[in-house]
Amino acid sequence: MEKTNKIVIVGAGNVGATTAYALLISGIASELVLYDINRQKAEGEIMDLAHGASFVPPTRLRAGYLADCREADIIIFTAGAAQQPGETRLDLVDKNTRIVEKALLPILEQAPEALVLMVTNPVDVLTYQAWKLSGLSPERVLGSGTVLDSARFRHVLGQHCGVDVRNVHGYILGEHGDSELAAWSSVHIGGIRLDDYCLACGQGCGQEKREEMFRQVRDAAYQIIQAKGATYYAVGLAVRRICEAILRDEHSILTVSSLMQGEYGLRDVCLSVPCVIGRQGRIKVLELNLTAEEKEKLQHSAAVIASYLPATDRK
Ligand SMILES: NC(=O)C1=CN([C@@H]2O[C@H](COP(=O)(O)OP(=O)(O)OC[C@H]3O[C@@H](n4cnc5c(N)ncnc54)[C@H](O)[C@@H]3O)[C@@H](O)[C@H]2O)C=CC1
Ligand SMILES: CC(=O)C(=O)O
Repeated sequence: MEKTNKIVIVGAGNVGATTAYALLISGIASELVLYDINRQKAEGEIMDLAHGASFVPPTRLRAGYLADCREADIIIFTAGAAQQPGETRLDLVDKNTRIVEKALLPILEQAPEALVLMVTNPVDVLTYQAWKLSGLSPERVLGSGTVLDSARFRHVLGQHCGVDVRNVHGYILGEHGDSELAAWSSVHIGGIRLDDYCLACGQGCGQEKREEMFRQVRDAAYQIIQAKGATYYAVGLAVRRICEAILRDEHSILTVSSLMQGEYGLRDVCLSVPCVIGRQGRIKVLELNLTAEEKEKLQHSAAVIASYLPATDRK
């Protein structure tokens, strides 16, 4: 039988619908199911998407009941409350934990072979909860993590340096949230280490400029939510990128959130570090050669996330 690429998106809100749109344009999915407790919303989104069918590669689209999630390859979880202006992602933990507890297992029962990709915030805490609840191996439960933040970082650096974002390589690590950190020591532009690139460039930007750019990245969601109520385009593209890496077995390096099992000296917490991603999910965790200060910040970020896990799970 021909291999299908079936994706179920749980939650047809801003993020779920935009992710569906990005996936539809990419043509990576042979079947796309939108599942939402607000069935009318899911049906409306599917109708709207389906009317674009003549402009994109063929994808079977449907607003799903539970049974329609059967044999999904990827379950993307976007259901839940979003931040209001002034709220942090971690402020959503109680509400969204309850939604994950209620909604994830019935869908997984329909698709026990699926990979789970969490997007709902706080994404690192909920990736951990999803892993615990599901009983799946850690390789198969991922969070979108700092794939979005790393993209924002590359954008900000590319703009500042006047270089195509695709030639800027750098990672945001740790929490997808306020305690995240920039791995400045591993940033490269066109294969040149950032410190060497700066010496040759001669703009003379110091530490202060770097801190300003990092704040821009870390606080981007607050700024967008203040301006237009929610973020969804870039995250939709980030999720599409992760799905492509999985379904095409690309072995791409992406800063997804996943369970640490001793890497970077961390255990029993989900957070983002560069991982090799392919059809089986997380294939490998890469250990960057971080500076002492970066290591300390990563430890701090892990401690912040761990403090939001249920007490029985804390080490
Ligand atoms: N990880 C990331 O990079 C990002 C994460 N987010 C997060 O994604 C989540 C969703 O955000 P939006 O789409 O803007 O919110 P939204 O309010 O537009 O949509 C949420 C949807 O979830 C549905 N829902 C609620 N409970 C459900 C259940 N039990 N089963 C199925 N559907 C259910 C609602 O009916 C609604 O349609 C939020 O937690 C937000 O913080 C948003 C942007 C980026
Ligand atoms: C809302 C959110 O998590 C983001 O845009 O980064």
